[in-house]
Amino acid sequence: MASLELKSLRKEFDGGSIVAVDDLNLEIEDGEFVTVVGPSGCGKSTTLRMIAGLERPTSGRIHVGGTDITDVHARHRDVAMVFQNYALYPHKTIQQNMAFGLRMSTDMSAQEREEKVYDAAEMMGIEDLLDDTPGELSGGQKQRVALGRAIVREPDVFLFDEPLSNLDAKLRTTMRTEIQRLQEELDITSVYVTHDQEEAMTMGDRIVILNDGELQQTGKPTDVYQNPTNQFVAGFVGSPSMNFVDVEADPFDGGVRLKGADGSFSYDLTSGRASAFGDIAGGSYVLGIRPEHVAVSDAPGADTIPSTVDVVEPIGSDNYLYLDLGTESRSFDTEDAPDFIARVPADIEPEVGDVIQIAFDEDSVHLFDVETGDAVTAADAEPVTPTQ
Ligand SMILES: Nc1ncnc2c1ncn2[C@@H]1O[C@H](COP(=O)(O)OP(=O)(O)OP(=O)(O)O)[C@@H](O)[C@H]1O
Repeated sequence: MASLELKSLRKEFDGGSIVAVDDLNLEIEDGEFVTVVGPSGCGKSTTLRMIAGLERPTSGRIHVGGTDITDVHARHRDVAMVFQNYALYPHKTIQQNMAFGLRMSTDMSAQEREEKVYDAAEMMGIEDLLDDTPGELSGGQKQRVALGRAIVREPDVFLFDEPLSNLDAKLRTTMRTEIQRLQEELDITSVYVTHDQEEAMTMGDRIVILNDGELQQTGKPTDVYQNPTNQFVAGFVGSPSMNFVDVEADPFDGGVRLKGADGSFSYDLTSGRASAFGDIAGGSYVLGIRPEHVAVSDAPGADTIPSTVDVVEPIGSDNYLYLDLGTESRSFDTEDAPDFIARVPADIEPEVGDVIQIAFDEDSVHLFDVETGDAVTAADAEPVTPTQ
């Protein structure tokens, strides 16, 4: 077990024309389970491959347990990686596949190896499959073997590269729990890469969000969800996505008036985050509000927005209302009309075309800088910087 530290890690390809990872700084504590998430091409796999020693950083250093391992060959790193495609040897038995990671330990007797493999197989519930070959196994079983092989090595660090992507939804959920259980039991520092934000949010002690090779934010899943550092993170984390609306902000004593940039509404924010936004310069911003922080209100007022119902989508306990802010439905005659989604209790069932009043949970309203996308969080409107 050991901590893992990435110091100003950078990886260029094609002579510098592609910057896959850009000045990445990250400290992962001993025993911590960190999920790394971001859209395709954001540098997740390259980061993992550098930690494993499969890719050489262009610059920057990697420390495990305080020791600089940047120049250590992959074979000599105490790091075990689990891949999406299992990477098992098809002609070797499961026993041989799992023992493969131990081949470097020359001081281990054959019996010791066998015992270690059996223990790991038992932990993964695959002890009855040890004489089979990978071709005889299901996808889920193969991934268990891949996990077992990683465990056998007793590594300092576990690396997971989208290990569940090839499994069906039900099995994915089971395996998520399984991996979490394993990690808790073994207490091994783990970095888990996925493009699935839900997987990242549910599995990680901490989540790391990358975009274009750059760290956007890292923190506890709930903190990142509640306090996204910028519009990218706000939009990436959570499903359905946070609603974004272009507004003109006009601060007044005790609050801020937010007017739809298209003139469709005016909303006075006077509580909750209003105090944080009280001193912002008037002008253009992007308003952000999550679907579950929008409520349907009875009476029109300065703190409600008339909205036209386009679609009512039941999801069981709740309904999603797809709305156009303002009294006109624009979804059907304007190609780029943004969907605004409210998540409301199932007993709120307006008709399509109805004009309803909505209000915001004012503790959960976000404003973003239109130029930089940075969240406005403080009274002085200083953009926040990514947190460690
Ligand atoms: N060997 C390589 N040669 C050239 N470019 C590469 C190489 N490996 C990765 N890249 C590029 O580096 C960037 C980051 O790739 P990477 O595979 O790390 O992203 P990712 O976040 O893991 O994406 P995905 O989720 O699609 O796997 C991409 O633009 C990719 O095309």
